[in-house]
Amino acid sequence: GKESYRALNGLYVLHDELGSGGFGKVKLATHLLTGQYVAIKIIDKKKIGNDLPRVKTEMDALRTLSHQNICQLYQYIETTEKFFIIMEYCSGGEMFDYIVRKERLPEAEARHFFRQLVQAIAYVHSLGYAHRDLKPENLLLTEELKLKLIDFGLCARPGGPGLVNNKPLDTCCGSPAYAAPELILGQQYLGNRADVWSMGVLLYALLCGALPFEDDNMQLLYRKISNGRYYEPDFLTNSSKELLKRMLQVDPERRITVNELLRHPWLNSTYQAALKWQTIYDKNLVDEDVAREMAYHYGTQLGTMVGKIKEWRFDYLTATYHLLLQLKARGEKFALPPPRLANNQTGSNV
Ligand SMILES: Cn1cc(Br)cc1C(=O)Nc1[nH]nc2c1CN(C(=O)N[C@H](CN1CCCC1)c1ccccc1)C21CC1
Repeated sequence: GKESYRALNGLYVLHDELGSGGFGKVKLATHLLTGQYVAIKIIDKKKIGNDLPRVKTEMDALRTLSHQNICQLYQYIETTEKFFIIMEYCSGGEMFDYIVRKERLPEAEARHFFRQLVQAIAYVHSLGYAHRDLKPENLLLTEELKLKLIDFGLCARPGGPGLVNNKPLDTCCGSPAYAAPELILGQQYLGNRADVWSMGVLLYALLCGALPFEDDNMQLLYRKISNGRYYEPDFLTNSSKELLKRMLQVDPERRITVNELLRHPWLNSTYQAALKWQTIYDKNLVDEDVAREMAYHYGTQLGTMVGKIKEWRFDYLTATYHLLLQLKARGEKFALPPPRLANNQTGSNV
């Protein structure tokens, strides 16, 4: 009910629902201080019950991960009944819907998106994480058709059990159609290599508009995945076929690694720039124009504001910083209202 959104009062105004998943919903909202759209994931604690660790897993990952191809966490509010996870709004919707609408993508367009996915995953793996639930529904698009990775609820933490894991599929990982053979067989597996298999399934979906392994019967689906044989449509180029073959290798030892992917000719043909997989954001570097505008609004010294921003507390201040930075990156001017008058001063607008 509305009353339990009290935690957002004065900070955000909620609009329509963007999606609802197993344990929560996402609503479009406006960040009042900047007037910018955000997406708020609202999770009801009662409804998720013993899935609570997944929320914590996602929050730990999102606090650490900051990358141009990962949907940015802005703020995190926990109340007795709910979690409010305030994140970057991607107005291009899900990659899943984009592929369905276009049926399948020409090789050049598939490459445009796949490069960004490889950049995101190379960055995630470089920090010791594995996503483990890669599928088109977890890839969002921005207005400018940039790709943003979401849903780290199943990711494996650095050094945690997740990196080498032998929990059977249903308990730990998402959609079977994208799951690597070693994962569905409940064998020991490396999260990184399982992610590469899922990316292969995704690349096939981008290029062919269908799934390489599909069956309504779960047992038959598992058999198809562990056999690793799939149909190669004629319209696939030889280089696409070769790359898919390297990614959809049943034996994880023979499967291409992310580092080899970064250098693979299919990804680099027709592009001058090599893949920039490192993050463009530096947590120790605060944008001075943004910090100055915030210092003005909050009535603090610039240095004090820079220090506050660097705490990265994922509070309203962190959200304001990211949203102003986004406005600046889009070349739009940004200004915050002047400081609020202290209540002992008179003024026309109080
Ligand atoms: C669908 N859509 C259409 C337009 Br236009 C924008 C969107 C949209 O969802 N944009 C968007 N921006 N930022 C986000 C979203 C969706 N979104 C999401 O986190 N969406 C996921 C979608 N998952 C894919 C598989 C299961 C659920 C979600 C997770 C839990 C509950 C509901 C939705 C975030 C917050 C990160």
